[in-house]
Amino acid sequence: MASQSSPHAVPGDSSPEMLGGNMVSQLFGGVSYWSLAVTLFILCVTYDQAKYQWNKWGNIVGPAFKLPFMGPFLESIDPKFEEYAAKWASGPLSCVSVFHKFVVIASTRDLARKVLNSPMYVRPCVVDIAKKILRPTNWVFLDGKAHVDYRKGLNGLFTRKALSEYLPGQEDMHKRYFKRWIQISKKTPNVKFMPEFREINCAVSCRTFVGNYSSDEKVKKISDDYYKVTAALDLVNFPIIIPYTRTWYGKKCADMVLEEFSECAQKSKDHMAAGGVPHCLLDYWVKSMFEYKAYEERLARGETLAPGEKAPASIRMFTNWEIAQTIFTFLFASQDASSSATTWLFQIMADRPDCLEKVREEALRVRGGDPYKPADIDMLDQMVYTRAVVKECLRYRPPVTMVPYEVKKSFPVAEGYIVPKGSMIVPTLYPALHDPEVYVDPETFNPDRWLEGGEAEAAVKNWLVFGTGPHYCLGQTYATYNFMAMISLASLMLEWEHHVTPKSEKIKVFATIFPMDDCFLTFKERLPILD
Ligand code: HEM
Repeated sequence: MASQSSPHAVPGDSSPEMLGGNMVSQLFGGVSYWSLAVTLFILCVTYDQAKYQWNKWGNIVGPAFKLPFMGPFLESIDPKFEEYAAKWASGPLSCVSVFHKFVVIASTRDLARKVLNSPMYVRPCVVDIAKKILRPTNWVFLDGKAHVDYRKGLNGLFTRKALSEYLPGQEDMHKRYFKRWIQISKKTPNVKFMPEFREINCAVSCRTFVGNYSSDEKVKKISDDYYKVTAALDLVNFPIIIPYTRTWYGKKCADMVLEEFSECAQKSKDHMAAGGVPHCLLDYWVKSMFEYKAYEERLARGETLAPGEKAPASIRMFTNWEIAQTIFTFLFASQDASSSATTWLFQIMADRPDCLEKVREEALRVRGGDPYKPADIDMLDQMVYTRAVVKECLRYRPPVTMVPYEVKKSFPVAEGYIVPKGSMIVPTLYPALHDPEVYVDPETFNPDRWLEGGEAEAAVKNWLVFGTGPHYCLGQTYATYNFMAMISLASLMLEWEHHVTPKSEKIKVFATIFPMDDCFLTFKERLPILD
């Protein structure tokens, strides 16, 4: 029982503990605990610094030394656009190290494309809290073949036919919020509209994704509360969720939304099982599940396909909970980016009445002169100028400036530099979209560059607004049509003015990018908005 006797060890005792104790006292004889602690600290700082130097060895720029342990952590709590821009300009590959995380930033178009197209080496990097909010089993955390297969089953939700079915619901929501904006401006002119743009996007998404299965009150609640999810998504969070903190509120909101979407999934299954017509994304998804199930049953009965008949896309039955998680990822992926784009779109249109007038003229023309004609997808396709305005807005102020990825295997990303396994690598999208060698006068908003004879449409490699590679944005066509439908209808029904401040053109980073002053606007009715 040597281990029990060690506290009572006496001189001359030759137990291993006593021998060890003697050695320690011989080694550190006369050395205080204080100086031991200092030595240990210096060793840790040296290790941290040496590791940073080792990771950045090669063709990459970065601070000569790392601030011990935390690196530029404080800057990452309150990120500034100008600091990001300076980093992008510092070199094609640059780096920082925050706590134990080594972060590589890939700033050129070609490097960004290379990262996004290298699923062998990288996978999307998610902050820990995103896993808690979206749930670890969520499809967006799948990698490789499992991700590709799951995603294939979702493609049918964004076909042209499906998107055209979603349009009436979107227009309904647009009109509701336009009326609300007029009321807000009547009460108080020049208010910050950024929160309103967040709300309309949440409401439009809910209507598109789950249709009328969610009540107006519930949609309003989700729209009101959703900012709590965004606010919870700091890059670095405390590892556990503490009650009444931002992460706790964010998780609570997510729980509420997931529960609601789960109930919507059951309602949709009941509706489609009763032979109902699909009217939202959820219905389309459930319909494809039922179609495939019916096909399997036919095969099981020994039937074969009739000549010329196509087998339906292979898709299994998903549980309500799985459906809810997936629909929530659509809301999650779209909310911040769409709110950013909407804010800039309304601000820029107010600042550029010449462009707004052309959008308005086109809106009326494609509706055959009747401003109350609901927009369908063919009309949207004829809106060449409005599309140019939307694309230019997304180029000029790309909502997603960078996409963090995690390096799962040492990655020879460029001549002379290998990104170490376990690092974070961040392809940036903004520089490619502001490349002066591709876009004439890139810091100017100019929709004409997207029209015939312009330089922008041909520069497909630079069009990184929605990413590229296996994780490119699933909702990009839907998002573009939605912005076109919204601004086109707004041009007909509304007049609006922008109260320009010195911060209007400055960029604030809040997950995506927004005007620093949150966009002061005043809306007025142009035509009565009918239900
Ligand atoms: C202005 C609006 C939007 C922008 C700028 C945008 C941008 C992006 C970007 C940059 C990515 C990452 C791509 C990559 O890693 O290569 C992404 C992914 C994604 N987006 Fe969007 N997005 C927008 C709207 C939407 C909407 C409306 C939806 C849903 C309907 C959506 C659904 C998704 C999904 C599901 C992913 C992850 C795809 C995957 O991992 O396979 N996005 N988006």
